[in-house]
Amino acid sequence: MSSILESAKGIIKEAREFAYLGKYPEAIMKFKSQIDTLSQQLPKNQGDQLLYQEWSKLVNDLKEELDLTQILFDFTKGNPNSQQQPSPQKPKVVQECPEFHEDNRQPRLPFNQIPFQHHQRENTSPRSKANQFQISPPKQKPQDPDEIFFGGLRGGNDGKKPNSNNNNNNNNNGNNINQNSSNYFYNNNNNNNNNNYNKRPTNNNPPAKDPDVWDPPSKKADKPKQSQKDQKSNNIFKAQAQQPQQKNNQRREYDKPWKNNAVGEKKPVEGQRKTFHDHVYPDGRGPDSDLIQMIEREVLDLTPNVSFEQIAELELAKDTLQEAVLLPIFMPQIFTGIRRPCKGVLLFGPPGTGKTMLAKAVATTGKTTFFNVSACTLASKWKGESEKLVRLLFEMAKFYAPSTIFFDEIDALGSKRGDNDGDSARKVKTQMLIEMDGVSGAASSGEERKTVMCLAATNRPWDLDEALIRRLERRIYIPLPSDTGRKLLFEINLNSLKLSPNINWDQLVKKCEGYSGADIANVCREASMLPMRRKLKEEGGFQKLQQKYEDISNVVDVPLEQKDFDEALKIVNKSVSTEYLKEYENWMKDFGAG
Ligand SMILES: Nc1ncnc2c1ncn2[C@@H]1O[C@H](COP(=O)(O)OP(=O)(O)OP(=O)(O)O)[C@@H](O)[C@H]1O
Repeated sequence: MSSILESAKGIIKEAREFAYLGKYPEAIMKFKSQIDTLSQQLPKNQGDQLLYQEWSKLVNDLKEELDLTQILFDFTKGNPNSQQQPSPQKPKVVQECPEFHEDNRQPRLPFNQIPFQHHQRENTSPRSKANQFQISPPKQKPQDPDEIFFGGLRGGNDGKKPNSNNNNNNNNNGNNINQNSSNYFYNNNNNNNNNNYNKRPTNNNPPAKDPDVWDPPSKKADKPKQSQKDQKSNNIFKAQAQQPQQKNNQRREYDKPWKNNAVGEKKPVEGQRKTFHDHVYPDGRGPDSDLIQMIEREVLDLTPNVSFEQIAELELAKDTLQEAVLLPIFMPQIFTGIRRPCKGVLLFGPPGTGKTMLAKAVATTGKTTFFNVSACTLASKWKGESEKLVRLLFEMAKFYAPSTIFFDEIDALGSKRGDNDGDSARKVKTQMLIEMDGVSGAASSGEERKTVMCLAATNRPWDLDEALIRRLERRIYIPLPSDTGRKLLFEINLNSLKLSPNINWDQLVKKCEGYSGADIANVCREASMLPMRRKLKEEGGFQKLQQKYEDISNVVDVPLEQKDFDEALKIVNKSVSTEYLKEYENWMKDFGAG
């Protein structure tokens, strides 16, 4: 039976070739004869299920193809009234006879009838694949290059892009029945949902245009297409050409208050002292502007506001500082020659004993400009520029003289020089030594006096470089407070608080032995909070107290009692280790110069 099927397929192929060549009557005849032959054979072969199915499918397909061929035949005869519609079902022509696709068919049409087809091939470039996942924003109509393209070149379809159906079908030209009837057989990938089957051309209506078949290029399209970028730049040039001097003529002149603080625009206010930056860079900007501004911002302390009275005890240190620092500032004419002021003063001792306070008190009393330099700031923040920073610092101090430069924790900057020192650290130390010599040199020469006093503080004097120690000519030990000093510290710290008369101060001072000034300040701070906390607890919390009293500040401001200090002493311990105290005393014996 399969041989019958094979010979049938051969005849069907011939029928299809006739149809393809437009010989519809021959094709119809062949189709009909094969349908008859196969239909007669069909009932005898029901035993073989597979063969039967293939057989009956072929018969059905042939009937469909016969119908379609009949329609085309009617159509070419000019019989538009034929009621028979082509089945939207996909013809099996190409699937079963792929050789029909081999494109040796085109020359069989007259050349001027060959449609110029825009075959949009699947773009397999990586870029286009990536673009598939991008959602592009809606484009404005005139800027859409595709629309220009379609509108200019395609002519048909009103310059619009083909509808989405066509796009989905990969712009396959087979969606429409073309006037060239044989093209019907090109519709091998035809979509089942294609409505264009209904748009068969009639004598009255113009034939429907295939959006994928281009019309001949219009004149507009002949022009070389200008890219959007070129258009844009052309517009800019045009605009500039039309208004050549507008920008220069219409310089916007108005107040720019936000620029007042900016470097380069700052104008010195009348009566106000010129800054160092303005002095060195009158034009507003220079190579070291950033460093100078950093010093002005972070190092320059214009309001130290500490008086010697606020500092408990330390009378020896106060006297030394007054003599070594303040007197030369107030009476510079006397301190010349052998009486020249010292190059610098070192304050050393345990932490929290008032060294910084002393330096600030000197600056406040002497009305000098105070530079509070943290060695760490110099060493770490401006890596590679530290030595320049040191130079600028001293230049600034001279400019603002009389000045006090206070180097806190100087051991971090001026430790003993050794083989392990980095290049930068060595340069900084050297620069410091040079500058310290420079300030005292200025004072001893006949030129205009620029009193710049260097004060330094450290908890580890034994780590300091000897050359630096030599330049810090006065070295003052700032010890832990004595009994008297601790009592004074309590008085200074508590002078604004209400105190119970029952406090045993002597006992308290004894209990605080070994405490530094900073530790005692902490004890007082803690003790001052305890009666307030107690009161708030008694009254049931802050909110209840607020509801009960109009002004609660008087209610919670309860006098401090002995038990508050006892409690505070349990919380705050001393911060200075006694083992170091001996070392300070030893170093004082060896290097002290108070
Ligand atoms: N002699 C003092 N008189 C008054 N207050 C003091 C005294 N000593 C320390 N204090 C208190 O301790 C705090 C810290 O003092 P200061 O910063 O001067 O100590 P320091 O010796 O410089 O400490 P460090 O060595 O850690 O820098 C001060 O704010 C002050 O409350």
